[in-house]
Amino acid sequence: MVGKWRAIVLNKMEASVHHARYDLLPYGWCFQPEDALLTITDTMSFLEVFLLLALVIYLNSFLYVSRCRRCLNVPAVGCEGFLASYWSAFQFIRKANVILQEGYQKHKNGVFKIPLVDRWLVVVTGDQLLDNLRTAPESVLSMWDAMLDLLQLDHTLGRQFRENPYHDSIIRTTLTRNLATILPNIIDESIHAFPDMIANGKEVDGGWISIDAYDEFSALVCRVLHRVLVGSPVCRNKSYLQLNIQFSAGVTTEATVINAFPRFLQPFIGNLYNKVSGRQTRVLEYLGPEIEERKRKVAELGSDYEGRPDDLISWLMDSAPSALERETSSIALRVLIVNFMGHHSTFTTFTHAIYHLAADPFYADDLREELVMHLSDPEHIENWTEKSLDQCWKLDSFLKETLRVHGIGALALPRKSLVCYTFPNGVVVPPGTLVTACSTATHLDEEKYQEAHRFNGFRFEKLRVRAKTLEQGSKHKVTSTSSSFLAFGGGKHICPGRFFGTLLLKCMMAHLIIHYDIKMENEGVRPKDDWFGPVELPARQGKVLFRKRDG
Ligand code: HEM
Repeated sequence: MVGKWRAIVLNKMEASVHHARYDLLPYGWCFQPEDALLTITDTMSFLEVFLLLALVIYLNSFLYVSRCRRCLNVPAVGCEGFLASYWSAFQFIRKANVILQEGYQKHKNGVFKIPLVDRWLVVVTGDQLLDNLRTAPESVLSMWDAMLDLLQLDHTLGRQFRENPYHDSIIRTTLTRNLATILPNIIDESIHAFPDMIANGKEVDGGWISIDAYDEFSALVCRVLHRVLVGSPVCRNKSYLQLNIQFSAGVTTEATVINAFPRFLQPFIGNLYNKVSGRQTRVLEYLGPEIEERKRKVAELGSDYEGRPDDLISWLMDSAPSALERETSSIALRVLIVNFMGHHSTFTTFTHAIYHLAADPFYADDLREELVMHLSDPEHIENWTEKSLDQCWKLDSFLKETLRVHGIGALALPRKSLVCYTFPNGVVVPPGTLVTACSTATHLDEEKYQEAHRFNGFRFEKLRVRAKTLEQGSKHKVTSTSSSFLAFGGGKHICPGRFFGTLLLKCMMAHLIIHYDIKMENEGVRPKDDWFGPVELPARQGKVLFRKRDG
């Protein structure tokens, strides 16, 4: 068994090390992988081979950072030295946000770089450079290539996802155009899901129920989201929801593991570690029968048979561009992928927003008043239309302020240069460089926002009221982006799900505000966010108390 593994490892290593040799050549190293491999195959155990691999990783990484340093004539934040840059890379894992804020302040309207384990991360700041990042064509600064590196797309989500991202246009067009049609489903699912979530809580004094916010909100948002993706009853199946929740976390973890290896080993580790087909099999257990049944009905009755659900499964079936994509397993995997794009960002935004609402109950009264005004009798869901929710400027502002202060991380607009790219300030990045903007530092820039570090839930509502025209005011809507608001990215790849995501968030928040009183277990205190490298998460230990309101 060990021998077989060793053979597999070494075979794959051989091909990869060939590439590495060319990386090493400029440094005058003479490295003959074939000879070395012949020797180690005969004498080493699997553990020893693994240790050797680890050594190769380190050697390669050192050389890589060193090589990149020579290429980039950009000021560094953190150490540039051969070994010290590793210390800075480690620091970036611990306090990325602080390092990025420092870089932003020092190099405003400019460019700086930060050492990562195996490369430099180039960060651009200022409106003009940001516009370049947003508008550069995919063939120059590529979002897909950046994601391919950062998320190891081919090994975590499957090649199909990257080669044919047709779900993007479904979200951008069909889903967004159908918001009015799917709104009743979102409301209906919220009505059922909230009491189920509260039932999982623990009763405390005065009729209050304590909820483990992070896990419960994750499941809640996943359920409401999947009502629109796959319909009910599947969206209420707890193990199906768990599979989707774990999928998002799994992809990120696996990408991190693969990225811990040097570039030349990643294809090999990725293949060894590939979990796409396992996931496809598991999601098929839940979605397979439903998709097959719909296929049967379409074949029998035509694609607009009565009662055909208006959800992602139907849209995927109608738009799948090839026989392979029309296969039941491909459609099921695609649902999992859209869940990956939509669930995490929507649920973390919801949790951040609820933590603010629960820590400062002053907001709930104002928001409730607004909801009552625009939804007339909010108890009647037929009053809830996209238009009436659109008139709730305070709610819209509350969500935008949540995304401004918290967002989904410190970085935005990750792109990889495919050619030698020159920014207008003369900075040149060689092909293969990872370039990004910093979203948190931009959002907390005092020159862009007054009292930028303070959460002011109605900040954007006030700006809208003060605007001279409705059109000018609409620039402050949560879905409007600019170089000062990067929560949804920008340019060609701007989040296509933002209209749907924010509608879903508004419905859930409105339902909660109308039907429940809410506070933090530790009254008046909003739990601190957790940071993992540049990723920002709402506190995972937060407990929120709910109490059903009368009437
Ligand atoms: C509050 C909720 C959400 C936030 C904060 C958010 C944020 C983002 C961000 C920052 C990007 C990257 C844009 C870029 O690089 O320029 C993105 C892309 C994307 N988002 Fe969202 N998103 C949210 C909800 C959703 C939902 C609900 C869906 C779908 C159901 C979705 C689907 C996508 C897709 C498919 C992309 C990739 C776009 C492309 O390939 O061009 N998002 N999102």
